Amino acid sequence: MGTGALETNRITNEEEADYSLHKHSDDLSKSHIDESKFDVHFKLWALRIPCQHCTLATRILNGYLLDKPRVKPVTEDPTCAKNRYLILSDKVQNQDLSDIPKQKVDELKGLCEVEVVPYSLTLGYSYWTAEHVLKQILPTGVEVPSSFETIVNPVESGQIAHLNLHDELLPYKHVIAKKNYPRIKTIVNKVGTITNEFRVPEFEVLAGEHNMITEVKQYGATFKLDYSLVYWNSRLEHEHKRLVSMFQAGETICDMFAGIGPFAIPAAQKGCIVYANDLNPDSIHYLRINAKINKVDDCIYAYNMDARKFISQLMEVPNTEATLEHSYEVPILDASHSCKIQDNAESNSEYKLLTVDTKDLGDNDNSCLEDVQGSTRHAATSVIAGKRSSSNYDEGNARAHETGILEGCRRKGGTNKRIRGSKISNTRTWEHFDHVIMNLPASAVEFLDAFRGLIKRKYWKGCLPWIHCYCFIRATETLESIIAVAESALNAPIQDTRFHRVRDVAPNKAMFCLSFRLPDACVIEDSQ
Ligand SMILES: C[S@@+](CC[C@H](N)C(=O)[O-])C[C@H]1O[C@@H](n2cnc3c(N)ncnc32)[C@H](O)[C@@H]1O
Repeated sequence: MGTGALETNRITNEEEADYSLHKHSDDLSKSHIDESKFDVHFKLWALRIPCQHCTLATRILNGYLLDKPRVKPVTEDPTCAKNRYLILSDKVQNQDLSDIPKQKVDELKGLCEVEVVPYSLTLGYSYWTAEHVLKQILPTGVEVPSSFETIVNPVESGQIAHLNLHDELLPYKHVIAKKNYPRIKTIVNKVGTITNEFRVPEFEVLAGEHNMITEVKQYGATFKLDYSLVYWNSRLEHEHKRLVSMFQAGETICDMFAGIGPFAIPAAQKGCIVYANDLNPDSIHYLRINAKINKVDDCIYAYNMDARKFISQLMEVPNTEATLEHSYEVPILDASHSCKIQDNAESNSEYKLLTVDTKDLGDNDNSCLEDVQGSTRHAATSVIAGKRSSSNYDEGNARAHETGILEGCRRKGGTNKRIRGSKISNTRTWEHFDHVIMNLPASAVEFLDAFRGLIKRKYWKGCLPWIHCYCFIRATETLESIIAVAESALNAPIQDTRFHRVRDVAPNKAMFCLSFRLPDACVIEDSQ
């Protein structure tokens, strides 16, 4: 794009400019590029006319004024505030305006006195789009990405943008960061692959502050997090919503790999009681904060332990059970005993009765149940759930579910009963819970062994829980092979499986949610 040479040309089209200067790869690994090399100079003509005639003159000159995105063709006359410059397009090469139809020129001259003056315009680095800049600097053959994946709300300033840059774009990471997201607080790129058990990527800060604490909004809930300490993936928003839409107010949910709560918080907002666990103490720290921010800390129990231990601890029957056995229907505790969100690593307090916040029971939008994409055993099992009106809420709790995937089922003893308003709910996880969420796609299927003999027939009431187990499926694997792994972990055949394709994570790898009801064979009989 030589700059000096342009002085001799009256009109220069930026498309024709010579950018070869920028194709030298030594320049490219540098953090900063010479922005002046992107200057494109235009020698144009402008019409100096009195301000009051601007609107009409602009109309007359329609098609002959400067037409460049983000550049206004009307500008101030630096010599007189009463005048304006109408910048003519680069089609108009002659000062005598012979490139404009005579009739238009006459109309203009009839309107006011018109003076034709030279006008220099420079479009610099900041003017050009990232795509335009990259087109000039990327080596031949490297495709210019049309957009960059951003994870954390990239729209508002003060947020974090996470670029997932391919290797070949890494030398240009600083240009890409600054050019694409000038208003974003922090721009990061993932370094290497995730190997740690907390699934937290290692990030390199490309631009902005080294502060990774941010807030994200999903479906009306606010999530605070430290992006460098906990797992977060905004691309799962739809999946969080889809799964939670299957839950009914009053149900008990166990989230074995809860992270900072993107399933747990909306489930609690819907009126569910949630037992949420994560091995990462920072995740639990933010889960607690988020439960408070979203005013659902009455409905969420937070645990910080290994998922197997968590689920087995939920099934431990406290010694006092014998005395509790006949008191199921009685609202025992008063509000002062309601349990706030807490770390239940060691205590038995999770077995206390809860007061359920029934302020917002949600409207049970189950439309996402239609979304079941694959069922290997029962091809035609996809279901469309009906809406439950608030009037049958209590009945719905006793009946558990009336939807297809969560088909009708009545609990035996009336335990886990939750009552509207100021009344009491008792949650005895060893007697019943409705859904288990297992979002650790890399290995959750292996954790299914935790359900072998977990449930004791003697105590359990009603239907067995739905398990929602996330997994990755590679091109070399099939849905059947995943089921085989799940059955082997459970040591029991699964009767009905529903696969939902969540997203493609790589060309040959997709994330799925495998949902099934825990097989009866996993239940331990009284005699055992
Ligand atoms: C893929 S993230 C999912 C988090 C959250 N459910 C979500 O959708 O964003 C998996 C979570 O499992 C946690 N985790 C990994 N191994 C675990 C284990 N053995 N027991 C409990 N949690 C574990 C990680 O710390 C991480 O927060």
